Amino acid sequence: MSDKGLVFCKIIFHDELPCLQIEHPKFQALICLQGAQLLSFVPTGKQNLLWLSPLAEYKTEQSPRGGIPICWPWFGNAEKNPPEIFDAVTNPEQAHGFARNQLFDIDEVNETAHKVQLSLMLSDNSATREIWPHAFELKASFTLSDHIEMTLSTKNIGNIPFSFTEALHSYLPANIKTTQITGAEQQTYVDALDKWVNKLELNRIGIQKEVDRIVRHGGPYRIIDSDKKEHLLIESDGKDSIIWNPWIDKSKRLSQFPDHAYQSMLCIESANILDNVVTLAPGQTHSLDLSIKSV
Ligand SMILES: O=P(O)(O)OC[C@H]1O[C@H](O)[C@H](O)[C@@H](O)[C@@H]1O
Repeated sequence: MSDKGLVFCKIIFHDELPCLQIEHPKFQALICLQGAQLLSFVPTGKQNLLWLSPLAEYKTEQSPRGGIPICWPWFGNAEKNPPEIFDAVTNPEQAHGFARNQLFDIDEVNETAHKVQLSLMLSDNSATREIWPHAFELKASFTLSDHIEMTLSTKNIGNIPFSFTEALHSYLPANIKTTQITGAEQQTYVDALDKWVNKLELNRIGIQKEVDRIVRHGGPYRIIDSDKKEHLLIESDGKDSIIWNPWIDKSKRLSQFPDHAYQSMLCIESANILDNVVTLAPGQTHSLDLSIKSV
């Protein structure tokens, strides 16, 4: 599909990657067609709701650092996933699966004066079947207005069941010195930095060291900055959420990431992972919804 006939959307290139640039009276957005990755979303008169690295690279088969990368059909390292996932993966080298490195097709775009709705599609192909043997349709749908609504739908179009884990890996702007996250109080989490043991969080979360945890709760979460009137609200129907900040040492090891950027971002990732693995029989569809707004 081309951008012919569209008023607000046009296809542009950032280095090697085609992107959909949307300039609408209510917002400006940039979506990378590789990975169906929403990179930037600025409601008119407000700040970007997403964090995008100033060192982001736009190269084939690697995800630009920031926005909302799609982690699918597994989250994190394949070997940390349940056996029904890991056993099906023939090439487990890529963390967070392969969807974020694959070029999606534009399926549909609808523009109105109030919003833009669009969907991007990825189906199994020879490259995906080398990594993971299943036949699927993965659709990323966006409804963009003064906020972000996103749905990731997975359909099994093959003849046998398959299982997957998934995350919408939202990078969010946050001054970590003045910010707290609410929504995880009284929830259990798996601490990826402490032998993956289960723990209970009692309080709001502040970022004072490296944080990498799987909260067994879908939210809603709020990022509350004591210096600001508005805050970010993240809502999802996923059963898990990953809260991540790389802090000082990991920041130096991360690609496309300035050493000090851990001070101005954090991730709240909406997910179904670990024992919340999803299994689809032939013909079945599952979806994961996310919304991000400034309120
Ligand atoms: O560098 P990436 O493969 O994009 O992963 C970035 C991060 O993703 C998630 O948040 C994981 O919990 C982290 O452990 C990981 O470092």
